[in-house]
Amino acid sequence: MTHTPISRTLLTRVHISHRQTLLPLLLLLTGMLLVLLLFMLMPPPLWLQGQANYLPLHMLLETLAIVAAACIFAVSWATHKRLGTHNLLILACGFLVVALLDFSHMLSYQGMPDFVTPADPEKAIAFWLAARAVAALSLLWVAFASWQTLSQRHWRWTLLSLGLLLTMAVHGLILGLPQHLPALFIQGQGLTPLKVGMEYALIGIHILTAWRLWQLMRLAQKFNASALFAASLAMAMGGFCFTLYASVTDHFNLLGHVFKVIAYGLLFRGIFIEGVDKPFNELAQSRAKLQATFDAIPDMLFELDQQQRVVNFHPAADSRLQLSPESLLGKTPAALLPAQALHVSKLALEQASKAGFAQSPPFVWQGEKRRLWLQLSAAARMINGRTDGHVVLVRDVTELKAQEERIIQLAHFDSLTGLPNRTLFEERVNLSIHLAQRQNSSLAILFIDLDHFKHINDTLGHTAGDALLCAVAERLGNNLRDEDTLSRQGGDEFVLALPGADAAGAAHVAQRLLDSMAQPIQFADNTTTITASIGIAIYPMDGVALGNLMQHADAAMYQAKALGRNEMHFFTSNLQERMSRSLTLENALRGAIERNELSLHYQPQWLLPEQRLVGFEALLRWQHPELGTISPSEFIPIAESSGQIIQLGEWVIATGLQQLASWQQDGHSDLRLAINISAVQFRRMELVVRLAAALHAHQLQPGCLELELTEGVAMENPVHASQQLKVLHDLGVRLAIDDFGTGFSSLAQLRHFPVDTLKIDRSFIEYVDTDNSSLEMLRSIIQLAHNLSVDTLAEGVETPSQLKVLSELGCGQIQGFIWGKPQPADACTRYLQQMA
Ligand SMILES: Nc1nc2c(ncn2[C@@H]2O[C@H](COP(=O)(O)O[C@H]3[C@@H](O)[C@H](n4cnc5c(=O)[nH]c(N)nc54)O[C@@H]3COP(=O)(O)O)[C@@H](O)[C@H]2O)c(=O)[nH]1
Repeated sequence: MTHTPISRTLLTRVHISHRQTLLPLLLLLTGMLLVLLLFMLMPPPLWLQGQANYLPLHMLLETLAIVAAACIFAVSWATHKRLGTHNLLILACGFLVVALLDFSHMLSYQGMPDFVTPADPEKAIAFWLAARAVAALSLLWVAFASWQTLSQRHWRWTLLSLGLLLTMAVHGLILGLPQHLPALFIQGQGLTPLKVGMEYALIGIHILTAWRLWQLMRLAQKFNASALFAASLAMAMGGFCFTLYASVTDHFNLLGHVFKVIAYGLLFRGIFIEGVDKPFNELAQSRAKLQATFDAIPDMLFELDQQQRVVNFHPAADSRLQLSPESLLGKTPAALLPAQALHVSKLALEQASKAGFAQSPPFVWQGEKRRLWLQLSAAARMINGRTDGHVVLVRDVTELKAQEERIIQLAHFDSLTGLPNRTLFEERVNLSIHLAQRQNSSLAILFIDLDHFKHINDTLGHTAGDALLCAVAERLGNNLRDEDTLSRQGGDEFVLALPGADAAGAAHVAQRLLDSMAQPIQFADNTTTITASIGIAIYPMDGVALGNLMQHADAAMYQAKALGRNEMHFFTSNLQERMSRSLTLENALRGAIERNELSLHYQPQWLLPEQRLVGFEALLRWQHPELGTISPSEFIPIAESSGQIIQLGEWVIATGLQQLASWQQDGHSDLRLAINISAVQFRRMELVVRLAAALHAHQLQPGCLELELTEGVAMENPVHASQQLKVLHDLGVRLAIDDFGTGFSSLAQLRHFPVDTLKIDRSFIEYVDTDNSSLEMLRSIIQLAHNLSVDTLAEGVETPSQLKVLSELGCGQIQGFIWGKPQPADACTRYLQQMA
């Protein structure tokens, strides 16, 4: 729409919410003003002068005005309650009076038949002025009064009665007492000054009303202020026309009537838009919104009436439960739902009626093709505090239910084997312990660990390893009763609970399991024989709490492993003692460095052919004030499992290198030091950095340090080991494989490690002079080392005959009591001084 400069300026002065409606009204008012000016400036066209047919035209215009006024009454009366304002009531009653007075005005018009008294302009003008006054005052009222909420209901009837009484009084006065009315029109002369003055007064009221409405339009309003504003101005213009006419049939009179019709039309339109059109539009919009909301809800929606009959149904687009509205409308839940679901729905509807909203638990619906889980959400539709019906959402929760079951499965069962996991196992066994306690019976816990399972994983891969675990789980399960609980705790560890089993029963089951495991087992296109080690603890003898029993069964399992694997072992008091000793040592070891309880002993290492000392092996010693001397064979594994080995290992490196530096400074510059590195230390990436820093701190060549790693350390994770060994080799330190021959070294793999020395385990040396197979083994190892260009060092050499054999086999170095036991540093220093 194009804006003229004036309208643009005017529009900027009103609140944005009025601009759109105000603009066409301003244009209309401008048009009306132009027509009025035109009428005033130009002589009337011939067809308008002294119209012979003015009466029907007047009747037509008045009828239109009366209809518009009646419509204003009807719409305002009907909507004032909903819009909540008494101003509409004033307008309604005011325009009812206006309609009635205008009707009498029309009947009194010159040329009309008698209406109680003969028709004449004076009478018509009196009704006319009365109607105009009521219209002007009604509008003035609503412009100045606040559009507040109605409080008293009886007001509407009081106001209506007052309006009708006023109408009757005006009629009584005009029709019954005309002689008391002042002259308003003089035939042949035109309007009296009183009539013109009254018209001007009415015009003043309209302009005041319009001014007030204009002020109100600076803010957003609850009513259509622009329509009221335009109607007031149109009425003012109409009123002006009635100050100008000389004859009741002249063109100003006609224009005044037309403007009056326009003014009423504008008023009606404004009230209609606000009271009917706008709410209908809003209703249509909210319906569309509601429909869109329904379409977006993935649930079926039912509307039930008071008798719980389906009166409306909205299907869910993507539901697997497709129902046709025809099959549902008019039916009650009783006719639609199976018995169990009916009960659930009844409870939900009852609850919703009481609390406003309710949700049912999921229930099963047997559809034509499949079984579904459904859930109801019901809300009560309340009218005047009474339940008028319900809205029920039916949600297909089949997927959710399946997920819930999957979560329960995952939370309680091992995902690989499907066996109960630790959580479920604990739940069940705690219950069994409780029962055993009440029934004074026993219960056995079996800790089952597969022997050398890691080897399968390393050689055949993890997928094959997983398949084997599943096959083992199945085989173990096949040998158990229903009441037994077999669980997988992780890795290759299984724990079995045998409710009611005593030691004999547990041993019987354990043996059956070991026997069954001895049979070749098929998994992922492989067949193998795998053994297991089983540790057994019995309730209440070995513990009354599950944690205790598990710990003891675990300890017993380790004992079974130590006995050579493929064994069962019961928890014993001896094991108990070892566990408690281990705990004591773990605690005592904390702070041992700070309390100066640790020291290093050094054992000489010799070049065999030259019988020359090449260096020492640093061996850790622990002297506890109360526990006495504790062997590293005992405390090193404890330090490893508790993590304390890191701190101890660093102390050994620092102390050992400091001692070596001191000896080298004393003139033994070629002297070497061997240090044992545990698996835990070896795995840490910082090892290299720490070593480099320690060597640098004591200004030692890396080549004078030899790290002793056991076979197991190197083979645990060959890929990582090979990387770490390469980094250490690049640093320049020497690398030795300790206890060689006791582990499961893949010789092929060993070839790829940058190893300098193979330290042959003492067990091969011990009987080398008496046992032929030991001799052959030793020969092969030395031969292999020669082939790989790796040095050999035999440890634990105690006798001259052992020395002789080693010498004949070409062993490079020896270490053993024969040529020197581990000694404290000062003893070694004295020895070195004597040698020099
Ligand atoms: N990670 C670390 N491990 C260490 C450290 N210090 C020692 N250890 C390891 O503890 C195990 C036991 O050591 P230990 O009791 O010191 O025994 C050593 C020697 O005393 C013993 N030995 C040496 N010669 C003979 C002999 O002729 N006969 C005989 N019966 N025993 C002898 O052998 C042990 C040395 O073994 P090894 O290290 O394999 O060369 C032992 O495994 C140590 O490694 C440490 O600081 N860190």
